[in-house]
Amino acid sequence: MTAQLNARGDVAVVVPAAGAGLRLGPGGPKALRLLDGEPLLVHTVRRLAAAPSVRMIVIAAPPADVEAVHSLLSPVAPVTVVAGGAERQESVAAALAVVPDEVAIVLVHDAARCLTPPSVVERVAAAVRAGADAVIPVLPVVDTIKEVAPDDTVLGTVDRSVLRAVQTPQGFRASVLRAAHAAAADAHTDDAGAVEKLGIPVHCVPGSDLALKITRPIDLALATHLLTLPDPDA
Ligand SMILES: Nc1ccn([C@@H]2O[C@H](COP(=O)(O)OP(=O)(O)OP(=O)(O)O)[C@@H](O)[C@H]2O)c(=O)n1
Ligand SMILES: C[C@](O)(CO)[C@H](O)COP(=O)(O)O
Repeated sequence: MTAQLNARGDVAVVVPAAGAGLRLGPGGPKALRLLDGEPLLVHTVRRLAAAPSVRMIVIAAPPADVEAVHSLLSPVAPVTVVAGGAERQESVAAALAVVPDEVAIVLVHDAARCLTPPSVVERVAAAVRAGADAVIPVLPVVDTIKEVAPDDTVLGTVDRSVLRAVQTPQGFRASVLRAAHAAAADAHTDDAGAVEKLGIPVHCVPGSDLALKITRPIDLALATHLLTLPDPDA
């Protein structure tokens, strides 16, 4: 049975946490790497559990660490832990499979975006509740973007005013996310990408600088500093 956090919430959050973290360098699975003495996943789940809309949290953990992740998170919040897959997409599918059918809204949230404030979770959930089938938090692109040929010659400058950097949590009507995953023939880097392929509109809401993805060592250093700052959205 799937563990419940808050019976009055209407949202299940699926958390892909099974990645190796190769770009972060050696040190074990990224979700279990330490930030201020606690695993990234603990920071992630603590913030999810503080969002009033969240009824349940399902983690896709590295297969060898399912029991350890359950023990680690039990003092933080009631969670269900399943074995993740070789790709993010497979991890999301494995966690989605244990979300009960009666939950109408599902958010997919990277464990690696461990400082995402509850306010972003609520913003995404509210937009789905208001009628959107798929919702993504985004930020404007701050650098000039060039299209570049394999020989490093610049082909042109992209109009960045129409570009957005995409974060998680991404929110979906549960039936739409299930249909998108069932239909996904190709690999997709985010879940909204699979929904786009079905021709279903995806709606953008403001993201947060705090929702950065811990990818490279510099991100971990930045997150250590950000931990000391108040949530600007709070
Ligand atoms: N097989 C995988 C791969 C990734 N993820 C999760 O998907 C999220 C986003 O992935 P990313 O940040 O790219 O993590 P890694 O795949 O671990 O990073 P890298 O490519 O550097 O190994 C992370 O929370 C990661 O744990 C997952 O659950 N299962
Ligand atoms: C889903 C995602 O966080 C959106 O920005 C991102 O695509 C996941 O990371 P990856 O490096 O693309 O696997």
